[in-house]
Amino acid sequence: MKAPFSICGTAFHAPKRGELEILSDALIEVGADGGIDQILKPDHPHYDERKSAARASGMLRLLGDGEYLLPGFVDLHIHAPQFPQLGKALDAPLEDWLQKYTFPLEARYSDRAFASSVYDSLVGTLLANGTTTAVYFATRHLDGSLVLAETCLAKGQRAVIGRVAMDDIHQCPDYYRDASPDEGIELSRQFIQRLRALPGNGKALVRPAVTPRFIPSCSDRLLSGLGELLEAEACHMQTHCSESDWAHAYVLERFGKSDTEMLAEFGLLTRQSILAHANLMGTSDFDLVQAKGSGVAHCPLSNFYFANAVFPLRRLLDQGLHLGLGTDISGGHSPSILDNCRHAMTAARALHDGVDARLPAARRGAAPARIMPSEAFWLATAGGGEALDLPIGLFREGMRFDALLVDVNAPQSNITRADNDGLPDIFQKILCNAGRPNITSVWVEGRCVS
Ligand SMILES: O=c1[nH]c(=O)c2nc[nH]c2[nH]1
Ligand SMILES: [Zn+2]
Repeated sequence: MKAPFSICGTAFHAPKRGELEILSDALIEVGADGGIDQILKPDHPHYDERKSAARASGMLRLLGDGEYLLPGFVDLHIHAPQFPQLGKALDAPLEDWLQKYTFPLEARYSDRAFASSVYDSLVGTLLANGTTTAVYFATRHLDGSLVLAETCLAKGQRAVIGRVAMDDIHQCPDYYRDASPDEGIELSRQFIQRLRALPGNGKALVRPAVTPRFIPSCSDRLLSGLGELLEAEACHMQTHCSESDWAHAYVLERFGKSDTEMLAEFGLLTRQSILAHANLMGTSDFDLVQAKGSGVAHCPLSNFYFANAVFPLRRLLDQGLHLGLGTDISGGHSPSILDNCRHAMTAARALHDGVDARLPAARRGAAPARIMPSEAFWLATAGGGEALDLPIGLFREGMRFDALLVDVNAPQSNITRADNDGLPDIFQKILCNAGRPNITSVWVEGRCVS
């Protein structure tokens, strides 16, 4: 069904962090431009009349028993070129993993045909898992990175995409680095301008991001030039920040300051910046991120492999930082944001429930640390949208209609039904056990894309 249309049924969303709102039998009217025009509850005086009119014109999608509408998921941090590596090569720490597996793989994206076949498969997989917006690192290749943007446009996925800038001769191999700071800045500029001008991108479904890979892979001149580019182009920015012991210590040793402080000095922290990981940030770093209005992409699954630390999610939710979730493919081995909701809850639980006076200090956690399913869901939806400063992630008039339909009765489903399940129970079961077979329709900008 093409917009305009109406969809009527029960929707779950989390307009505020930690607050699940259940819209029972809501009538959601999606306008021709793909936005939410109006949401009518059953007690609205025109509810019956508008529902009947939509039905009469063949523009009503009535949800059946066991079908629930959710806002589309936002993946705040993912490496598109690493998709062929999903689920393997996780035997090494970050610094070795980059050199041994990841840079050789990313170097292959000078080949347009290879890029196109991987990106086609990746974007299809993400949409089928309910990811309606993805914030992608591509590679350092200009053409290959534009192929990713073209693929998102063709398949209808909302995206923020960065051509990866990396020129440091010590951290980047000869076969995979920008030849100079000037080249890194110029290719980044061309990428931003060409992406914005792509045919079919008039509504900016796909947006560019200035993307220094991380401070260790960039020279000072590249970082300051990218800061100037960011100011000139007023676009998003993404990078890795304080991810692991090695990455964090490397920056401290090079500058005598933390990653966060240096990113701010280079002009790279803005309201549209997304910092991946942030595991080893200190209190003053988090305060600085908050003061700049930047967001953090929490990547719980990847953190189990590379971080050497547990992200203090509870504390930052309470502090009010802009926060969302990232799969961090392929440091994270799942393409699913729902999976990452579960890993976020598990990591937070481990931190919380480790508190036991009989345990040695090194094995004790730091309660209160756990998070609730509604908080994980907020991160996956409204939190991600807020971090990106985009009108997505919840059902409200004026927001874009990016959504997914979950059928708890779908064949191959792992969701159990009990006769005493209320709607809050069903929501928790979806969050814990829904998978790709349950996600039966996905919309972006009101268009059915999966
Ligand atoms: O998880 C990560 N994946 C990467 O590709 C990367 N590059 C720098 N730092 C990184 N961390
Ligand atoms: Zn990453």
